[in-house]
Amino acid sequence: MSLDELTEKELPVSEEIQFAQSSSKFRTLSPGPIPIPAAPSIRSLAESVSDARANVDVMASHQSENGTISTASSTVSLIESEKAAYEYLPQTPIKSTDAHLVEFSEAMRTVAKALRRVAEGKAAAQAEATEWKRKYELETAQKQQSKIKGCSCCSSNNLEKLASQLTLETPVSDQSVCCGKHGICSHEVLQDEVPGPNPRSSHKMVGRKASFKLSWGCNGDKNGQHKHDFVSFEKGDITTAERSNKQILLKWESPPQTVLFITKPNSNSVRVLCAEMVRWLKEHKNLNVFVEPRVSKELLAEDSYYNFVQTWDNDEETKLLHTKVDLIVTLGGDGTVLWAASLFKGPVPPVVAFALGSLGFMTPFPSEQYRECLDNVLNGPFSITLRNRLQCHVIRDAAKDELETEEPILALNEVTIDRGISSYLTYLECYCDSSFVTCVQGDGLIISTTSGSTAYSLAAGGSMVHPQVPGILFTPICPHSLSFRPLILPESVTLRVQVPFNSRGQAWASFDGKDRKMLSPGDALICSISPWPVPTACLVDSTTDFLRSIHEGLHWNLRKTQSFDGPRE
Ligand SMILES: NC(=O)c1ccc[n+]([C@@H]2O[C@H](COP(=O)([O-])OP(=O)(O)OC[C@H]3O[C@@H](n4cnc5c(N)ncnc54)[C@H](O)[C@@H]3O)[C@@H](O)[C@H]2O)c1
Ligand SMILES: Nc1ncnc2c1ncn2[C@@H]1O[C@H](COP(=O)(O)OP(=O)(O)OP(=O)(O)O)[C@@H](O)[C@H]1O
Repeated sequence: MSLDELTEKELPVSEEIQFAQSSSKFRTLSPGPIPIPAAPSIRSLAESVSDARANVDVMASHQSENGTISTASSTVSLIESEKAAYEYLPQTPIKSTDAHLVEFSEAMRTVAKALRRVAEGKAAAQAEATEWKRKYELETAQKQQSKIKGCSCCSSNNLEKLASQLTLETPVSDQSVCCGKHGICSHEVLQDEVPGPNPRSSHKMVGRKASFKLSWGCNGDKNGQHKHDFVSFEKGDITTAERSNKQILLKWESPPQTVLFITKPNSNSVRVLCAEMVRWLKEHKNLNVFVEPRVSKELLAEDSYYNFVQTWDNDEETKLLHTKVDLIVTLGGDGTVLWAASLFKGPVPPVVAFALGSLGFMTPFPSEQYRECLDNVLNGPFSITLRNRLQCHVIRDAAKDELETEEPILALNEVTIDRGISSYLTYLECYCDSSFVTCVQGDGLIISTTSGSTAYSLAAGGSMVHPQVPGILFTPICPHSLSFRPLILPESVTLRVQVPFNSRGQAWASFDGKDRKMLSPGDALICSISPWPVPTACLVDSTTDFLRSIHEGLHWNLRKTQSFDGPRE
């Protein structure tokens, strides 16, 4: 906006004022844009004030860089600029109006500060409530577990350790409380009672589940050693010499018996391969097979031989799937893995993803070699990547800060808050735990897991992050600002994104590119890391698979090597 326009429109008084305008309660307090009468003195005053601001900035930066000398000189310029600004005041014919403006801006600044404190307090309370809910859920799971007869080879507090692994909290370093073989026994997950309408039937199914053990490879060796992040402060020296190797190995303790197939729809090659693999698993491995209702119909239409294939009818049965299934096989691209994960609102069985898509970041297994690949996985042990998911809740302003749904919405890649079909800038206020992060003005914001870092977040300029790195990516989409760089935050935080009341339009949240939800002014979305990750089987190991996919999938940093002949030093 030019200064000439400024004289007729509104004065951007300060950052705090902008914030105040965006805050929910300001709407009732604010008289709207501040009317400025057209007068040459305003232009001059604005120039002086902007000079003064520039000088304050210079002072601040020099203070940290060069110490007191530049501070003194900058202070002189500040005083001069202020003096200049005040000198204009007596000259202006509308002195009283300007004085009122200054007074008004001061008042607004105070209101803005108060409102920001209120908003931060609210964010803190909500973050705390979410954290308590998460703790409560884990505690409930532990209590349920303690009712069930524990694994004979594990100590009694293994579930606690498992829960801490699932939330990827720093585990305790005392190896003596681990499973005797330095791993985590799967009985805790697999025998976990299912929260559902028919706990009895789920209990019955539990008996059919295969048990497995998780262990940690040590410096690349698959020797099952379990190493923890270890902070030592003996003799006053802090060191982290010992470091955990996050490569997790899964070893079956009893053979897997049930496989669930999730397949990309409308693909002939996928349909043919699915029928072939189901037949092979039945005839050569004698496994039970579950498929989606659509696939069941397709298989039966093809041949009544597939009568043995099981499926489900309704959402309630889908909720119990994890108690019946030992292994998930996906046939498709990354979208099929996202779809498979979305069927599981709690624990997810290990996923073996065959590549039948175009990119395949999360689908490392070659479908042509499915027999060999499945043999390896069914025999074990194999490496897995524990992929974090985001758990999100929508809070409607109209519902007085109540969560919209009891169950969180889960996302394996990301939650995107964008402008949908609106042609206005999205305007979002973001908080991290109880701290204000920033306001997003642009096309939107992506809150991504590290698995999702190679998807939409990458396209919006976010960094690619190894899926085992414990972080949450905060990536703006086309921000209308020169300095809005993407952030990576620790995985322990709770993020809150609020559509302010003075936003010009609604925002839209989507989860892994699906389930769009409209966020009206006053609504908010809160996100944190879910305690239920998606374990995906690796072809080699997490790092090798990740690097292979960025090389082969994205042709990352592909450049012809310069020839040796040419100018040299
Ligand atoms: N501009 C963009 O890049 C853009 C825009 C919208 C959505 N997406 C992504 O698409 C995802 C949904 O995937 P879909 O298959 O259902 O939709 P889709 O069929 O539109 O495919 C989107 C593309 O993203 C790739 N992809 C998905 N997850 C990935 C991951 N973790 N790492 C690398 N690439 C990945 C897929 O392989 C596919 O090529 C969303 O979660 C979002 O990340 C990207
Ligand atoms: N079992 C399923 N049921 C319903 N929709 C599915 C299922 N599997 C995949 N999809 C959807 O189909 C779409 C395409 O799937 P997918 O990404 O696997 O294949 P692709 O687009 O051919 O491969 P790529 O993503 O590698 O380009 C995605 O939007 C995904 O959500």
